[in-house]
Amino acid sequence: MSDTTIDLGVIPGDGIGPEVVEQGLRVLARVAGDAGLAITTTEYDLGARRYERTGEVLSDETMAELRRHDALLLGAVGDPRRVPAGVLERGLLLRLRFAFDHYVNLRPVELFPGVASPLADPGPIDFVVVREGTEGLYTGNGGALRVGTPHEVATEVSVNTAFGARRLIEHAFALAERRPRRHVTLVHKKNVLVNAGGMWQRLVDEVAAAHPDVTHDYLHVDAATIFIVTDPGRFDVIVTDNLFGDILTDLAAAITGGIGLAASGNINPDGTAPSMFEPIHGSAPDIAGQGVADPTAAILSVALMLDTLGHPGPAERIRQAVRADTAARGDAARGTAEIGDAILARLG
Ligand SMILES: NC(=O)c1ccc[n+]([C@@H]2O[C@H](COP(=O)([O-])OP(=O)(O)OC[C@H]3O[C@@H](n4cnc5c(N)ncnc54)[C@H](O)[C@@H]3O)[C@@H](O)[C@H]2O)c1
Ligand SMILES: CC(C)[C@H](C(=O)O)[C@@H](O)C(=O)O
Ligand SMILES: [Mg+2]
Repeated sequence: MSDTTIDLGVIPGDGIGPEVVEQGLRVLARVAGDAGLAITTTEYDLGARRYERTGEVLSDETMAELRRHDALLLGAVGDPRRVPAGVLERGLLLRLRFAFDHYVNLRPVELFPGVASPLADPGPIDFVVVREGTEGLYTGNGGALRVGTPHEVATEVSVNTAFGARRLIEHAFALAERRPRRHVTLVHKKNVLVNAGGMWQRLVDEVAAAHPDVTHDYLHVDAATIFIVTDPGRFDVIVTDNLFGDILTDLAAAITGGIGLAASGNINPDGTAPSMFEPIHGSAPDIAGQGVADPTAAILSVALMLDTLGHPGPAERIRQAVRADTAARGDAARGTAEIGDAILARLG
């Protein structure tokens, strides 16, 4: 990557993935062109179609090719009707997150103007979930015994390392330092998960000591779900583990107008491998192929990518266009391309 070129690997994936990625790329082409950035894209045919055709999920050769890009853009993977659960989610998405050390799973939560929240009086909502991306219950550490018998035993062990949690917590505090409210909330379940929760809390206390200008508090994850609904304005930066962050961010998306608006970055802050940007939603088999998926989350994921690659100007331009679009949305149902057109038009 030079200051003016971005070599992007694109994995449209399954279901609505290709539909929303197409709109994200249109918006990227426009803002990049205006900013004098040259974008090259290489598309990777990965996901259910390829798996059905070849039995292959993600080869080592493809991994090596993906690693060479400046960044990756992913639509969604998984097709419950065609591929057994977990094959693509673990074999493709999580393999990339783990191999490319995407330890910061960054998920901004903002209630955009004009967007209807299911909350009666949501107030301003503007927080960021800093979700751990490479450890916890996602590592595949576990197993099954006596499968299919009445005595079956299934274990999934949550792996938490001080190294992994500390680097994430440091990232969360550094992020909070750059935000007006400078507040971090650790969400865990330390009243029950005493080993992992105790370690996360100690590390938060240690990191907080080096950031005296950032305040911090703690919520058990069950209570956090209450406050996300009853008092979302209290949150600034939430730092949490992999599974809690997954669940909280679907809830956070729901209170800010739906999952079609929620973007994410799987970030490798050390630059040892490309970061990967994707809407937090999945392949939405229930609406795939109908041209009705909201591409805004994919478009906002492109903005996160530009931010991360050091291009905050075009990134903010995208967000402003999205805000202008949501402010004018109204109730009329719009299709995927129509929303893409409208956001492009707002870019001027
Ligand atoms: N990052 C990913 O690739 C990712 C994320 C989540 C789920 N998945 C996978 O996707 C498949 C479907 O999962 P799911 O149904 O639990 O979750 P989902 O996010 O695909 O869908 C949940 C609900 O949200 C709706 N929805 C999702 N995106 C939307 C959009 N852009 N616009 C409008 N509505 C939207 C869907 O229609 C559905 O009703 C599964 O195989 C799952 O493992 C992949
Ligand atoms: C598909 C799945 C592995 C993934 C996750 O749990 O992280 C998804 O739900 C997400 O939120 O990106
Ligand atoms: Mg999820």
